[in-house]
Amino acid sequence: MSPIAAVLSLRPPPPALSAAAALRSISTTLLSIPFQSPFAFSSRVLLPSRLLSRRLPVRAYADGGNGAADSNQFDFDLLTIGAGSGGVRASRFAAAYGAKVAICELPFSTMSADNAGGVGGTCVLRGCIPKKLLVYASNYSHEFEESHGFGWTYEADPKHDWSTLIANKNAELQRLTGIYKNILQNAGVALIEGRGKIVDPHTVDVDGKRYTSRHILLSVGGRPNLPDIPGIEYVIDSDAALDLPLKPEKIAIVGGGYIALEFAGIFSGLKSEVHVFIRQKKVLRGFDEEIRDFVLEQMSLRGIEFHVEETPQSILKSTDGKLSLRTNKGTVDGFSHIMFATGRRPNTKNLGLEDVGVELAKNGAILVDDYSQTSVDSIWAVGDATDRLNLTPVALMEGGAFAKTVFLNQPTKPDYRCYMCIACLNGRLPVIFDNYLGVLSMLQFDRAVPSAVFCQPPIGQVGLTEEQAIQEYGDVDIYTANFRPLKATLSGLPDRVFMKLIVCANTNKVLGAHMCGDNAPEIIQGIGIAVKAGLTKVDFDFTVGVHPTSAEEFVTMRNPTRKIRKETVPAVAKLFELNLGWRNKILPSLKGLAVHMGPLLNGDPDFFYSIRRVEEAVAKPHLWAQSVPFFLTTRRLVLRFHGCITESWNLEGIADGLFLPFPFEQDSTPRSTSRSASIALSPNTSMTASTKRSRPSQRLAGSLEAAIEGARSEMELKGGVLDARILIGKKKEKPLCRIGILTENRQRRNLRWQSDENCARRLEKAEQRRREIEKKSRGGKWWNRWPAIYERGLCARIYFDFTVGVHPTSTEEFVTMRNPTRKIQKEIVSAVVAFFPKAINRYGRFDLYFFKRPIMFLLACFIGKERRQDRISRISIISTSSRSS
Ligand SMILES: NC(=O)C1=CN([C@@H]2O[C@H](COP(=O)(O)OP(=O)(O)OC[C@H]3O[C@@H](n4cnc5c(N)ncnc54)[C@H](OP(=O)(O)O)[C@@H]3O)[C@@H](O)[C@H]2O)C=CC1
Ligand SMILES: N[C@@H](CCC(=O)N[C@@H](CSSC[C@H](NC(=O)CC[C@H](N)C(=O)O)C(=O)NCC(=O)O)C(=O)NCC(=O)O)C(=O)O
Repeated sequence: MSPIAAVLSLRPPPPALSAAAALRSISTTLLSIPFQSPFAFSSRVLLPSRLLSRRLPVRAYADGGNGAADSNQFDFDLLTIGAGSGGVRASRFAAAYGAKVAICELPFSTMSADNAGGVGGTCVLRGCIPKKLLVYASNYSHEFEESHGFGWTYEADPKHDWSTLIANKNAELQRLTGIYKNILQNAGVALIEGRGKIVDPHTVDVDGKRYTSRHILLSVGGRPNLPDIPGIEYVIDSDAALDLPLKPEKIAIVGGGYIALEFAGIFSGLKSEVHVFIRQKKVLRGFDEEIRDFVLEQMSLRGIEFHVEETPQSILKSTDGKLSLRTNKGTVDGFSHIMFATGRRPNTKNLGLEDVGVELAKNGAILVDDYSQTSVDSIWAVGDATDRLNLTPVALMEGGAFAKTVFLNQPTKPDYRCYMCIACLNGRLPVIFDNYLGVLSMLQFDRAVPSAVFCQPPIGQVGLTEEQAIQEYGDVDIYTANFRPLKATLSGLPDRVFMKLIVCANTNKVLGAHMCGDNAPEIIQGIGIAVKAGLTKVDFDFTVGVHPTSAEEFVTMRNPTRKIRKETVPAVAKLFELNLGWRNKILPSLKGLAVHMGPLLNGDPDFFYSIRRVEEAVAKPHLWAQSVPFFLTTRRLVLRFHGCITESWNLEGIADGLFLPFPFEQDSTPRSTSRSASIALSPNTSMTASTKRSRPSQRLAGSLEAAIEGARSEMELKGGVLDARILIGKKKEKPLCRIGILTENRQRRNLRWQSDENCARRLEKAEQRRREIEKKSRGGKWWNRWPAIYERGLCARIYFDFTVGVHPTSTEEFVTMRNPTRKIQKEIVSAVVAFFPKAINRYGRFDLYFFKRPIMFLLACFIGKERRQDRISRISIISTSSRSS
């Protein structure tokens, strides 16, 4: 029995079965299904191709395949090299899961070197934390300026003492490294101080002493990467910039990325003269274009001079110690410091990796699979050393996922994406189960890792940029707000705030949110949860604003600044062009074809199905001659050639058990000698072509080709085709098959596979099931529209937990609170009891046990235990398919 069938067949036990036995049987059913987080998708669901590009194939992690041997033969179960964010997280979680763990780290120093590092790693000692402290320090100057408009005067200009700042910052780093040592100690992780080097797949040498371990984790981070140009020895990197003995008077910062802009803000705020040299026209490559323009303008207004399209060629030092930067456009003199923030590279040299066969990318990044395993089974890697998404919260996520995979026997992939839950569909669409015990499927969508740049003003972003959204979705609505914040009205400063929402025009889903302005990092964390959860613009609109804040703009952007549609037609046309050779052209391109369902109007969210087993069909192209995939629904169904070339739409398997097997499963022997094909591209246009006594594979393609060709001009003329209907079949004679992609309910009767009774029966059965499900989920009392309500209620916590933090912010705590401070059981019980009026009438009072397992966010077992008799009186399974929910 498939897991789905298992779920569907779970019913309250028949009366003959004792309650206890029933409970046992349920538990057995539940326990026999391996745990899988509802978010840990099967390996078929792909991570963004960018992230995957350098990865190794996914392997299985059954014990024994983990490079495991008998753990007693090793000193440790896990030896981690590098006590940064990812390493500490993985080690302490592994220890909490019962592993014997050691972590190896170099002695503390504010500057990293071959013989210096420190527990805490880049984030705590040379990155996020010291950087943010310096950002705080520098922000004051702007606030002093602002304060005049609010009535403040100062007898003398406030003075800043750099040495006090650096001394206090260093004291804090000492404190933090101490805290992290304690965290490790309290978790039972042994700290080995020294430089670790891998000797063999299970042995690490730390300064001459050898330790063996069942698993080795590399979390060695990254180092600043400087180009090899003359005079590079005179420049500083970000490590040094955080620990300068004197504040720079005039500094050149080379680079236009996160680090360059953050330090430009720091030094400018502290009143250094700052020049930023970028080799492009704009800063922050990869960010939303409008954000790139806006931040450049705002930072310029705060006194930073940008030198665009200037590539550094050499650095010269004069006799008075001053530095000059020579670029392709000329030379700028008189710098006290020149800082290069030109990226970071994985810190993987001299670790013995090549000798034991750990595969590395060209830039030295450790190649890992989706579970962070390297090419050597017992060696794993997380964090910047793998060069996936180089952010602290991502390293934490990867470290946590690694520990679960290896030491909790729960294969877990770090999860970089957002979800769109089918259950969010206003309770009116059929239920889709995934492979795991009835948990509603969550379709994984695009990137949803929020992040921030702590420049001044700061940036917060999550999801897609406008450019990416257009590329992936074609039709998008762009909402923007560019306003003068309330504070600037009295301060008189030219500060502005820019905010932007990118919305999929078809699904109404918010694909991306971007902000540049005060508090953007703190604000974007909350928006990140919404994007992760796949919320729609309607959800944003229905959220009440917090007034007066900048953040409220995210929920009050009513009219799109622009609607981008033009990409749709070429995208569809492109597919039809591909169509001209069904077998050779369309089949490969169908890999990513998606069908878009649901009304487009009135803000209803809708969703996408993939064409199931497309790959199977591609492997057997002859079946395709007469097989166009179809989807059945009572609802308007719109075939949409969305992102047909992107693999992100490959959601194979999602529709398991609900929709019919697709026609290509059928026998393809031609039994009929004539075919007709018609294609309708709008309600009024339908083109038909027929062929007689022909081999279907070629002729049908020819017919369609003609039909499509004729209809395409119409489609293009319409300038934004939404629907495409395809009917292939024979009209008068008994058709071999009639396959439809339908747009109207009333046409459903056409959808029959008349030559195959089996298929018709299955069709009927599925229809029936679908009708039942729909009946349940429609109308009636509001709680019978379970999906929306259930989903939003119960899954909300999951969305919080699975949203990546924006680090370091205060609001990241909202998504990293793991254990409840207190649980108020009474209230839960009374809320749940409300669902059991019959039990209350009958027993008066009863105890209620609520089993809520991670595997069953939506499947809970309630047991009413009659108090007096101590007898279990009712077992209810509250599942997504049950009305009693
Ligand atoms: N707030 C946060 O979350 C922070 C995150 N980080 C992480 O650390 C990583 C490293 O940051 P960063 O060092 O800023 O790297 P980035 O990759 O973000 O930026 C590097 C910049 O240097 C430029 N550059 C690269 N090589 C040269 C060269 N030879 N000459 C001139 N310019 C050059 C790049 O230009 P071009 O665009 O033309 O390639 C780019 O503007 C980031 O990717 C980020 O993941 C770092 C700091 C803060
Ligand atoms: N809270 C989040 C983030 C914590 C985090 O990112 N920690 C980083 C370093 S943050 S650096 C040190 C960290 N500070 C913070 O977490 C400060 C972030 C806060 N949200 C803010 O902005 O104020 C801290 O421990 N402060 C204690 C103190 O000050 O007493 C890390 O390396 N973690 C490894 C691990 O957790 O295993 C989480 O649990 O996921």
